[in-house]
Amino acid sequence: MQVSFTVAVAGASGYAGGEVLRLLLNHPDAEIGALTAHASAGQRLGEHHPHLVPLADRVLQATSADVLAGHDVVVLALPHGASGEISAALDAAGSDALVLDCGADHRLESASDWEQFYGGGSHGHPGAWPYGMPELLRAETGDRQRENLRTASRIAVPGCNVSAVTLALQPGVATGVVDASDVVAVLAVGYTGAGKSYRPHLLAGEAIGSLAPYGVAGTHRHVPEIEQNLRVAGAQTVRLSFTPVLAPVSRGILATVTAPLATGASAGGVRAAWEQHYADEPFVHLLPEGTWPTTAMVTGSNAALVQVAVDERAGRVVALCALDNLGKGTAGAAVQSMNLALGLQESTGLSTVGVAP
Ligand SMILES: NC(=O)C1=CN([C@@H]2O[C@H](COP(=O)(O)OP(=O)(O)OC[C@H]3O[C@@H](n4cnc5c(N)ncnc54)[C@H](OP(=O)(O)O)[C@@H]3O)[C@@H](O)[C@H]2O)C=CC1
Ligand SMILES: CC(=O)N[C@@H](CCC(=O)OP(=O)(O)O)C(=O)O
Repeated sequence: MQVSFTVAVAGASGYAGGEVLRLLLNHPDAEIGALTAHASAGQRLGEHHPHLVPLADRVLQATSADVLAGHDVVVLALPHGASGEISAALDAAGSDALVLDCGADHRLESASDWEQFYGGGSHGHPGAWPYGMPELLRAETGDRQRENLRTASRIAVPGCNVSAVTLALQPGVATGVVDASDVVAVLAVGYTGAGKSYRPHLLAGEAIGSLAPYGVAGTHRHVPEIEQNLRVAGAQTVRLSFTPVLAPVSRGILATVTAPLATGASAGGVRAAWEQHYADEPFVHLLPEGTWPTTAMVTGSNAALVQVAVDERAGRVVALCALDNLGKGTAGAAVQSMNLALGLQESTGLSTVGVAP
């Protein structure tokens, strides 16, 4: 077990990078090293994240393998494409750092899904890394993904919407009490999920007081990643209808996921499946019956709050998950996975305590 380690954060001026730093400031073993950005290089971190008071005077450097190498851990919080490029440069430089990619570049097994949903462009499919969702059941081996992460040196942090949908439904898929060939997921999602550059001049005028769907009709980039996870958790056939809706909140995702109750399954069996699946998980918590998750409950925490019920009239299981897109949806998942890979207690520096109301 390491006593202390250095962490470089690339994309430190962005939302995800800022949240990684907020968590690392509360991590007893982490020493914060280089902080990098792109157009903001040369500026003080405090110009972007004044809430990170102890780091306000740190100067952002340009993102390069030279600057990032030499740390024990490198967290990439960059737009997709950029992280694939820089991680390849780190490999070429022979870096033995633990690298966590918060972007999408190393999540998908399928090159054709990558081409279809991320456009390929100048960067081909960079290949999948061990997936940073410790709670994911691996049906093939019967254990959870955390066992893979203990020996990982490269980790692909999941997409935030993906985490919410996967954590909501996986107990049903893993136990066969839901039919994964007809999954419908509708999500309310906060604006920080889109990153800080999302049309800031129009944002307030368009966001406040409005709900806005996007990525509808099977076009959202998270569709293949969710399908991949549900297959890993044991689904034979997955068909997913996925609709995210921007909601006028800063942080938070509330996923409502429904699927047919499998033949022979009962409401009691459904509840038991969810209870057993998450009984030993430190961050995924099944709420008491009748309590529904809200985004306020998880703001600033690494918790994913889950609830499940059976709609007998519709014959469907209804599973909900609330998480903070910047917490368990990105930065928290990165720190949780980092802890596992470094041999630390999984929950070090992380909390299940939200700031509601
Ligand atoms: N926000 C969220 O809730 C989640 C985000 N993610 C993923 O995390 C990553 C970061 O997202 P987020 O923080 O929201 O995005 P932001 O737009 O807020 O931040 C992007 C960061 O990357 C830097 N950057 C931009 N272009 C380049 C480039 N070409 N090369 C190097 N650095 C660059 C920016 O620097 P500068 O300030 O100089 O422009 C900034 O530091 C993305 O891949 C995103 O998909 C994953 C799950 C959830
Ligand atoms: C509001 C909003 O736009 N949210 C983003 C989620 C961000 C995320 O999970 O990022 P990755 O691109 O790394 O998967 C979206 O739905 O695409």
